[in-house]
Amino acid sequence: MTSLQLSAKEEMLETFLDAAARGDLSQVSTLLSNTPSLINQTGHSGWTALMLAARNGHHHVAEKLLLFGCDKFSVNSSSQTAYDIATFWGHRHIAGLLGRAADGCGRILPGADLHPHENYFSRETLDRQSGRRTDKVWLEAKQSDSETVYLLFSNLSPMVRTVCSGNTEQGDMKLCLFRFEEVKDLLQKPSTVTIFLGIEKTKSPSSSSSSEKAESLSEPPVWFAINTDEDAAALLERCREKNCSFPRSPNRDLLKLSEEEAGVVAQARSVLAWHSRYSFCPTCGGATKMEEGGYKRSCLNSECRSLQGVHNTCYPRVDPVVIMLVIHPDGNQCLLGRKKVFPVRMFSCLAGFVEPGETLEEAVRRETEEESGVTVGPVQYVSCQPWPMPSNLMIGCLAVAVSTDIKVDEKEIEEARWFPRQQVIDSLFRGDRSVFVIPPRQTIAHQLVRHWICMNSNL
Ligand SMILES: NC(=O)C1=CN([C@@H]2O[C@H](COP(=O)(O)OP(=O)(O)OC[C@H]3O[C@@H](n4cnc5c(N)ncnc54)[C@H](O)[C@@H]3O)[C@@H](O)[C@H]2O)C=CC1
Ligand SMILES: [Mg+2]
Ligand SMILES: [Mg+2]
Ligand SMILES: [Mg+2]
Ligand SMILES: [Zn+2]
Repeated sequence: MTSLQLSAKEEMLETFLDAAARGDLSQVSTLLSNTPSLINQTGHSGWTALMLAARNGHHHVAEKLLLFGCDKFSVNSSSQTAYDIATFWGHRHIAGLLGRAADGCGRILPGADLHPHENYFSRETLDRQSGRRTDKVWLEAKQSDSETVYLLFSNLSPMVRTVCSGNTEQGDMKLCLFRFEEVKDLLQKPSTVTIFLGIEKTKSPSSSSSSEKAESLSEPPVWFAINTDEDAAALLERCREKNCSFPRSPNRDLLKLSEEEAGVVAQARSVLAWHSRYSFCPTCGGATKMEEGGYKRSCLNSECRSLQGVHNTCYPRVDPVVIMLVIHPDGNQCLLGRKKVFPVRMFSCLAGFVEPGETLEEAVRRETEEESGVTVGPVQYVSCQPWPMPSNLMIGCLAVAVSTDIKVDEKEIEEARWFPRQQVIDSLFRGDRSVFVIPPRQTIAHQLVRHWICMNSNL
C-alpha cells in the first residue's frame, strides 16, 4: 500500500467521523454504504463515530450506526462507552437507545435500565395521597373494595414469588398481591398492622384512548400493606402462585425486585418496621393507637406531653445517613473501605449516620475522618436512596480529600484503600473481580462510583 493510498483512507475516515460528529445523516449513510469497514474505526482522538454522535446528541446518526451493526461496547482511551458519553452530556434519548438491555447490554452497562440519578428503592409507583390518610370513611371503604391490592408481610418480609428459580438477577422476584377476600380474616386480628400505601398512578390523559378514559372515571386500585405475626408457612398456603416465600435476608433478597416493586417495598417496609419497634409511647411508656392510615401513632394517656403540640415521636422516622465517595487530591483515585461482614474482596463507599445538629457536609467530614483518618475538604451532593433496612435515607456525596494517609477505625472498618481509576473501571465495567468487587448496582455506593467514573475530564 502506498503512502498516498493510506492518506486517502485516513482522509475518508476523518470525513466519516466528522459527519457523525456534525449529525450529517446522509453523508454518514453514503460513506457507510460504500465502505462498511468504517463503522467501528477510531480517528486520532480514539473515538468511534458512535461516540461522536453520542457526544453531540445526534440521535438519528446513532440509530443509523446501530442499524449498520456498530459495536456499542467499544471504549475510548478512558474506558468509556458511547453510553457513558451520552449520559455525561445529558443526552438521555441517546443513552436510552444505547442502554436497551435486550441485546445483553445489561452485562456490560450495569446501570443501563436506571434513569440517570434514579436509585433502586426510589421509584414512586404509587400516588401516596397523604390527604386521604385522615379520611377514615374512605379508608375503610377502600379496605373492603374488591379492586384493592394487599401486600402481605411476615416479620417485615414481603411475600414474594421467584419467577426464574436459581437465578439471582434483579426482576426475578415478584411481590405476591392479594385481594380483600383473601386477607379479610387477618385484617380483623388485633396484632395485624395495616397501612395505607397510596393509589396506583394513572396514565397521562393525552395518551389514553376513549375507552381507557371511560375506565379511568372509576378510581384506580388502592394499595395497603399488612404485617402479621401469623405462622409464615400457613400464610404461604394462602397464595395461589408457586415458589412463594418470605425472604430471610432483606439486604440481599429485596434487591431482586423490579424498580417499581422495590419503590413500594421501601415505603411499606419502613413504615411497618416503625410500628413493630415503636409500639409504646416514647414519652410516657403508655399504650398507643395507630392513626392516619399508619402514618401516626398517638398516646392513649390523655395526660401525656406527646399529645400537646407536634412531636416527632408520633410520626414514622427516617434516619439520614451520609455515604461518600472520597476522591484523592490527584483526582485519579478514590477511597473505599470494607467491613468484616462484607463478602470477600468487596469494598464500598464509607458511610455513617448524621448526628443531631450536624450538616450533611460536616457528617461527611466527621465519618470519613473517624473511619479512615483522611481529612475531607469540599463536599458535593449527588443523589439519595431510601434504604428500608429499616428506614435510612442514604445521602450520596462526592468529597475531595485534603490528606491521604489512611488510619482505619478497626471497630468499624477492616481495611480502607485508595483505588486507582483504572482498577475501578476494570471492576465496574469489565467485571474483573481479581483486585476488588464493587457492591451491586442496586446500591447507591455502586452508583456513586459510576458517577465519578463517568465524570471524566477527557469527555
Ligand atoms: N445503600 C448503600 O449503598 C449502603 C447502605 N449502608 C447503610 O448505611 C447505614 C449506616 O452506615 P454505617 O457505616 O453502619 O454507620 P456509622 O458509621 O454511623 O456506624 C454505625 C453505628 O452508629 C451507631 N448509630 C448511630 N445512629 C444510629 C441509628 N440511627 N441507627 C443505627 N445505628 C446508629 C450504632 O452504634 C451503629 O453501630 C447502615 O445501616 C447500612 O445499612 C451503608 C453503606 C452502603
Ligand atoms: Mg460507617
Ligand atoms: Mg462511622
Ligand atoms: Mg456514626
Ligand atoms: Zn405517652
